Amino acid sequence: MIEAKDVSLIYSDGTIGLKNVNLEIIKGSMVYITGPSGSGKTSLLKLLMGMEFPTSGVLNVLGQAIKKEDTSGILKLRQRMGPVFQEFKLIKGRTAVENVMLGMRFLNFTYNQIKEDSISALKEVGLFHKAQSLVENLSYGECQRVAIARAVARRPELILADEPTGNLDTDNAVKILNLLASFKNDSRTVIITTHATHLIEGKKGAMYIRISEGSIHCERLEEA
Ligand SMILES: Nc1ncnc2c1ncn2[C@@H]1O[C@H](COP(=O)(O)OP(=O)(O)OP(=O)(O)O)[C@@H](O)[C@H]1O
Repeated sequence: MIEAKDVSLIYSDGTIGLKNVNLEIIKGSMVYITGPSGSGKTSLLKLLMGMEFPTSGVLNVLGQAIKKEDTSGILKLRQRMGPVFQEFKLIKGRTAVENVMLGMRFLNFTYNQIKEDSISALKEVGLFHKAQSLVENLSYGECQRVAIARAVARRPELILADEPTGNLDTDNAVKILNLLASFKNDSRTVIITTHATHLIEGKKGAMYIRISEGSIHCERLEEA
């Protein structure tokens, strides 16, 4: 479902984001991507989301080739993904439930369906009681959970979370990692980048990818 063959990403200023990445991730995987700051973790997620394009090599995600020319294919692909960005991208002046609903506005669902799914997503992340709160009145961890609710409410085939443990204490970081992992199932893949290697060790059946200086240095599957 995700296949990268010799994929490199060189930014316009010449910086190497990724070099010669080869990767195969099957449907229903739980994947942790680790590596030092600046190693290429976000670059890899951006490629998977079609926010950047390979400078060379071939990348396929959910059967869609990641190519700049295929704008409509990439837009359709994004509707099958639930991204959780580092900076959350929540809209101030709107409530938690409105933010989740806004994440679904381009999908082919009715208003009532969108509202229902948004509320059940907030329930799933334990934030039903804050559904009507403005996002600026929520704590950092709560905002993070709204961002996760927005990602999962779309019923995506692929959830991508960039450094979801960023500014959280250990207890909350573990909760968020477990919450994200709970959305993995046979037909849904979850990919998480994190610096917090000590919090993700030894997860049965998980795939671990370590990136260093734009290359995959180590890839292993923890036995189920
Ligand atoms: N738009 C861009 N233009 C030029 N260089 C970039 C751009 N985005 C990222 N880079 C560079 O590409 C390299 C990989 O960056 P990336 O953001 O993928 O790293 P990362 O592993 O996610 O880092 P962090 O853990 O700090 O978030 C870095 O050297 C970074 O400075």
